[in-house]
Amino acid sequence: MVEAASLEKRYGSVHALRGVSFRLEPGERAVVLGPNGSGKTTTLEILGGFLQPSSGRAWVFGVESTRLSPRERRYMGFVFQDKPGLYPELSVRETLELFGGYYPSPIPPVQLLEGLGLAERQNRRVRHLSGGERRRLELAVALVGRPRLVFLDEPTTGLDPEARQRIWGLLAGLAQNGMTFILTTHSLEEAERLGQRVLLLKDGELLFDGPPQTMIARSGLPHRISFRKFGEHLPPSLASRAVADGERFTLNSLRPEEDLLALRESGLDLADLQVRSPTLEEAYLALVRGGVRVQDATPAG
Ligand SMILES: Nc1ncnc2c1ncn2[C@@H]1O[C@H](COP(=O)(O)OP(=O)(O)OP(=O)(O)O)[C@@H](O)[C@H]1O
Repeated sequence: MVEAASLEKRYGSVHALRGVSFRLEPGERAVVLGPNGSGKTTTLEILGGFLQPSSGRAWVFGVESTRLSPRERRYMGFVFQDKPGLYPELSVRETLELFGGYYPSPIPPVQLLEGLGLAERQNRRVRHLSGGERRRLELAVALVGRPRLVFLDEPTTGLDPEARQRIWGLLAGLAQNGMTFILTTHSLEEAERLGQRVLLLKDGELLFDGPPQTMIARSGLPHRISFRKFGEHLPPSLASRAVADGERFTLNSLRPEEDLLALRESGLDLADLQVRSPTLEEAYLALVRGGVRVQDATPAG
């Protein structure tokens, strides 16, 4: 569906992408994460055919992305920060009717507007919409033609929590019907909710490519096991790592299954056992600060 092979992008002295390679299969949901300026938008713009790479190649539907025909582009949807392309004098509904009219079987405007919480704004002119309402309409325009592949650059930035939840539900529903998407975000919650696959960029390099759970495991951060214990001593393998606070003990564990088994087999009288796993946000920070390259999937090409 999408393939990036050794993408490099230089803007004068700025080296924005350094050998980025990955491929997306049909139906995959990928989330691109990374600090400001790490190359997320540049990657999407090259894949979408809006920007020429300095070297390397990008394909969509097996065609070089800068050579996609208008017919092939009909199966793609885009939301980019600085390419809104809405007509200020049209109403919300007219906008969707106009854009939907270019496609053979568009999603009915009413359905999209309800899905995005814009039904009450359908007669309002685009120029009178708030920033968040405009953003939702841009998303509706990107989706109205039932695209097979959607590129979304920070689609929920600046949206209220309810609007974000609606969009997550809408995108998850469309993905279940086979739509592939790749989106950028700074929200780790969004990445957890939507991404089967995380592509983590830093300084233009792909630091990690794989499922969110694998990213957490690869971060090397420990799980935290805590419990209260009455009488008896902890087995030596655990006692050396456990920190006591009265009756409560806390154990940092890189192999929680093994440690939980050891606790069970110790036959100790335990209460209030809790296991806290590292979050995706903690893993993100550890990987971005550490900068270790821990690619999971096989690079394309
Ligand atoms: N047209 C341009 N001319 C010069 N430098 C550019 C241009 N566009 C992007 N850059 C630089 O390339 C690097 C990558 O930018 P890009 O917009 O891809 O980052 P990003 O990860 O999307 O950032 P953010 O999270 O802030 O949106 C940055 O250092 C940016 O300043």
